[in-house]
Amino acid sequence: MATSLKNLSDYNIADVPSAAEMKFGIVVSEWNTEITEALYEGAYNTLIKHGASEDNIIKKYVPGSFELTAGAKYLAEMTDVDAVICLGCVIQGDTPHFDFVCHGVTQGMTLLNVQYPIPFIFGLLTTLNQQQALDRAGGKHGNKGDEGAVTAIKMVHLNRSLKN
Ligand SMILES: Nc1c(NC[C@H](O)[C@H](O)[C@H](O)CO)[nH]c(=O)[nH]c1=O
Ligand SMILES: CC(=O)[C@@H](O)COP(=O)(O)O
Repeated sequence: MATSLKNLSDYNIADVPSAAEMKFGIVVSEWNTEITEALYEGAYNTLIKHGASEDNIIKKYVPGSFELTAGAKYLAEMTDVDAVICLGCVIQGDTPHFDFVCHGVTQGMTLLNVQYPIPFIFGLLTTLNQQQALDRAGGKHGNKGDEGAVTAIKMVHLNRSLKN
């Protein structure tokens, strides 16, 4: 279903478990920082809204979206976070570089989800222009950071429910 048919910030609050005892890493790309900071605000505010404590949210920057995989791996290896949310914005330019960056992040994060016992959340905007990105970072189509936070909470809850 296209994002234009489902707002990224619309969800049933009753379906989201409490994040009170959960710890999150959030890796933020510095490319298109106006967009990625808006994604972060959405993710952070949503985690807090669902009970996470600010002391349990670790924010780290990486130079660009291609480095999201490495940044997420560092957090998984060197901290005790329960999930890592990766936030980036790749906007198509004049060359095929867009395709390689997007595929690289997609493949890298998929591998992390297979290699590690914690969830890595794909909060990457891959847009044709800046307006599409603005529309998905708190604009008319909602905020992909909100979606990432809700996804992280649900996946940590699923992980814990299967362990116990
Ligand atoms: N063009 C965009 C980039 N490019 C940079 C790469 O992500 C990477 O940092 C570089 O190739 C060095 O490894 N990154 C974005 O996040 N968004 C873009 O639109
Ligand atoms: C995704 C990119 O790296 C892209 O924005 C770079 O632009 P260009 O393809 O014009 O070099």
